Amino acid sequence: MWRNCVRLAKGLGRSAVLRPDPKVSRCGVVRGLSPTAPCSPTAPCSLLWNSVTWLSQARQSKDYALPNSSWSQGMMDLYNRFLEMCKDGTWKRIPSYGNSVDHIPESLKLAPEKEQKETRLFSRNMDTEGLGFEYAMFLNPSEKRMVCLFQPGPYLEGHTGFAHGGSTATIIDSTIGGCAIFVAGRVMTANLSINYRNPIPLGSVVLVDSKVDQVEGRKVFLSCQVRSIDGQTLHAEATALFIQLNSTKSLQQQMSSQ
Ligand SMILES: CCCCCCCC/C=C\CCCCCCCC(=O)SCCNC(=O)CCNC(=O)[C@H](O)C(C)(C)COP(=O)(O)OP(=O)(O)OC[C@H]1O[C@@H](n2cnc3c(N)ncnc32)[C@H](O)[C@@H]1OP(=O)(O)O
Repeated sequence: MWRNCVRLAKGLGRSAVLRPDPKVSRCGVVRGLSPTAPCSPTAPCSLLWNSVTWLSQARQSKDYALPNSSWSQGMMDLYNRFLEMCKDGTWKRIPSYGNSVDHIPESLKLAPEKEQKETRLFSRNMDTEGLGFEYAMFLNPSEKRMVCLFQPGPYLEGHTGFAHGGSTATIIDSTIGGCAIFVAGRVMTANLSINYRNPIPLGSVVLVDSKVDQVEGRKVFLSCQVRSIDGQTLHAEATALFIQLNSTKSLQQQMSSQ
């Protein structure tokens, strides 16, 4: 656990998440950011995007991970900070569609995935902005690390005023899962172990910080911490095992071969 705390502290230090960045506006100037902003699929850094095959062919779907009016100033500030860090390619903003199938390009879809279905990703099941899961993910490929900026809305309540533990588990599973997908392609959660340390107030913003610790054959071991954006409060920490489902090349292999 201590090792993870140190890793997180170092990692956040590298990312400058905890320090104000004078280059980034603190007044939310990117509110209403268009999909053509830096690191979006159509921006100049799209070379990187094009190599992330799983993500590059679903651009017509609504991207829920763009700022909306429900995002707090804290969420906007953190989002802008990570967008800045996308500019040199260290981090990549990961779009978020309503269905996991929308992330898969047609050429890689399995037969059942080609059928139109009225299903939705659990974490994107509410239409009204701000009521449920508001989140955006950023990937650091070289560190095999995925972070998620998460603002739980009022319909995720467990105890009065706090996020339900199941919603925390969902956002951890999704973040860790995205990280596992990056290294191993199609995966499923085999084990997820969470220690809840401090409740997450509804409407607050937390940083879910996950990374791949080890890959052994089809097994991908990951760990994760959920912290307040000032880094002072540890809300939860988790470990997970994901199992690769088939021999499809990982996104990481695809990216390095281009
Ligand atoms: C560029 C970045 C891209 C990012 C993309 C972002 C966009 C992403 C979009 C959207 C992201 C959404 C992300 C969502 C994530 C959510 C994921 C879920 O919630 S998944 C639902 C819950 N999980 C299940 O329902 C699984 C149920 N279990 C199973 O189906 C099977 O048990 C399965 C597939 C996990 C394994 O079954 P087998 O038959 O394939 O494999 P066997 O032989 O059983 O196990 C392989 C090895 O793993 C060990 N193993 C399996 N389960 C284990 C366990 N629970 N604990 C320890 N070891 C286990 C075994 O002992 C074996 O090890 P030995 O090879 O013998 O050494």
